[in-house]
Amino acid sequence: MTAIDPVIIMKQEVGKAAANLVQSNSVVGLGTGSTTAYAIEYLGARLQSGEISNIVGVPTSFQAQVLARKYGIPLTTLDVIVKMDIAIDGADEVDPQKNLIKGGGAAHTQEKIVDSLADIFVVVVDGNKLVDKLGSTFLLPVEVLPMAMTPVMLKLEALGGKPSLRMGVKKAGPVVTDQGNLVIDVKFDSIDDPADLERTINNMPGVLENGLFVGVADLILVGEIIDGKPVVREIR
Ligand SMILES: O=C(CO)[C@H](O)[C@H](O)COP(=O)(O)O
Repeated sequence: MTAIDPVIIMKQEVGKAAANLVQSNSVVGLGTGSTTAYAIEYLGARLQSGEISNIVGVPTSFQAQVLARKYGIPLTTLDVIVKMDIAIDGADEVDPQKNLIKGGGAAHTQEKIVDSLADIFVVVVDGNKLVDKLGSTFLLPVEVLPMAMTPVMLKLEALGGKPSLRMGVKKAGPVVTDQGNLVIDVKFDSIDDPADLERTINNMPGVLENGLFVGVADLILVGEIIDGKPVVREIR
């Protein structure tokens, strides 16, 4: 028998813990990524079993939409509801102030809209995502209109970043977002002031959104393996 990858076990456990926070009669933001996929699966299971009722989801991507349909979670849009009770989403890096880098799945623009409208934004990560300083392990994703790619790259370089266009896997050419735009991944040697960098990049003409989420997360659920057993730690 092959052993299950411990990272998958941690993702499943945090996904389950986040799904268990959802109460009946809630509007739920449904994030994107492999960890959130487990939360959507468990939330669907709770709904289908009758453990909770009257849940409606707001998806942050095409992926979240497909998963919600698969697991029987009804969906709505931001034209119909004003805010969410809770949003569950993953992250690529989490710093000690609960600031995040997101966008590993190129979905950070819709994710920031949905996650920031929730009363409680719960982030689901495995322990490998915790960093002392944002940008230390992950490149910062920036969604741009295709015609603005070159001027935005030059401006990012002038800020001290090393930008590269995100390329597709099993597809020739660049990654195209759910909105039909491109993603520039930027290496910064050090992100000393995430709030300032978030504002500065979003002020560049042609930038839709960048992956810095500053002051948005309320609760981080961290999946860890301690003494061979999966545990979920809360950071508030
Ligand atoms: O921001 C995201 C997508 O844009 C994801 O939430 C982030 O990349 C984490 O994904 P995973 O849980 O697969 O590691």
